[in-house]
Amino acid sequence: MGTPVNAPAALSCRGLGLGYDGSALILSDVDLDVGAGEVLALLGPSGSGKTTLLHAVAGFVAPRTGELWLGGVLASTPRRCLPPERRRVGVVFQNYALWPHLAVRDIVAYPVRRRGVPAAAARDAAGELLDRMGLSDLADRRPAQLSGGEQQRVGLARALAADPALFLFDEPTAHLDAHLRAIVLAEVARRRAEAGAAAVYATHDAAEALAIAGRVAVLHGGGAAQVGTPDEVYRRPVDRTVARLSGPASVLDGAVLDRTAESVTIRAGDRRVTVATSAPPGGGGAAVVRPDWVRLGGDLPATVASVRFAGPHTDIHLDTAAGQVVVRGSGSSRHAPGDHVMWTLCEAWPVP
Ligand SMILES: Nc1ncnc2c1ncn2[C@@H]1O[C@H](COP(=O)(O)OP(=O)(O)OP(=O)(O)O)[C@@H](O)[C@H]1O
Repeated sequence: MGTPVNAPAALSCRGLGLGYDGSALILSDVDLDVGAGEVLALLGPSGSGKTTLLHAVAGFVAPRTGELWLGGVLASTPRRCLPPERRRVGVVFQNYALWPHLAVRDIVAYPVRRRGVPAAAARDAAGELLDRMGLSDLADRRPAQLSGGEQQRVGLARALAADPALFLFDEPTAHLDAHLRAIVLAEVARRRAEAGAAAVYATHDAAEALAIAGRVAVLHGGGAAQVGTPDEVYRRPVDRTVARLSGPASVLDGAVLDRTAESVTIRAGDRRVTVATSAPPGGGGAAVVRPDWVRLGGDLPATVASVRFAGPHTDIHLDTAAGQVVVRGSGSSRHAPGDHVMWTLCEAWPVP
């Protein structure tokens, strides 16, 4: 579905401060925009405030400071909040939050009824939606009779039935096994795209955030530490915490000797290694190295510290004169701890 040119942002947060009664602010001064039809991932560790921010957007939590706009409408200020039912948002919760006493068809029909559709027509619409999602066999069951994956797909159906302009996904795959995570993630992405609505997708899983979103906001330290495309956040993290949250990263402390506009020079024992970078010039600090920025072979010596086979890839941890780095190779590895190997640094990113 196309997005009208100049459509107002699905969500704008301006100077948003959030906290619970009597406690210090959990998030302060958050400025975020999600364009119409855009998907933003909220990536942060447990307790960083992802759920709190989503609840503020849904209208369950009032801000302590700032403003929250939805589709060009001022929805929340510390003095005035549009009630949740007057916001065109569809929420998919981490713990499913399906009403236990209702059958699946009625759970999905509920948001349709709330849009003013008569009961019988709402049940028909819910039946059609469940049919489209391949869930019609579950229509007469109650949540307790469903698996976790089925419950979450019903949660997604309920959010879709609200015909939202903005989806809020709160770690929807958190309680699912690896196989179901992939299925539910694919379904979330597909249904969101079909609906053409914007989405905020909260997760602590870097791979999920980078894969699903057009932009990623990394929450830590009480605010949005970095907002950028998945590639920007992965390749140019603003600090070591963002680097670690956004994927596997080795941090080489005190390793940066010098950086120009085009290159960064890393100390590796008595050797100096210069690699291309687009970081601002300056000296000192640490360097972030991703597993795919290092390869085996070359002219720098290292000792294999450990080898971790993970199926499609193997991580080889190397003790080097610059610090420990990880090389990711495909398949299994012939290396063992204690092996002496050579390595090459292909890319590095300086952080404070
Ligand atoms: N109702 C509440 N009253 C008081 N404090 C709360 C409440 N809900 C959450 N908090 C606190 O707010 C902080 C942020 O919690 P929040 O649930 O937003 O984090 P999160 O990033 O979603 O974490 P997780 O990934 O574990 O779900 C935590 O320190 C938490 O203890």
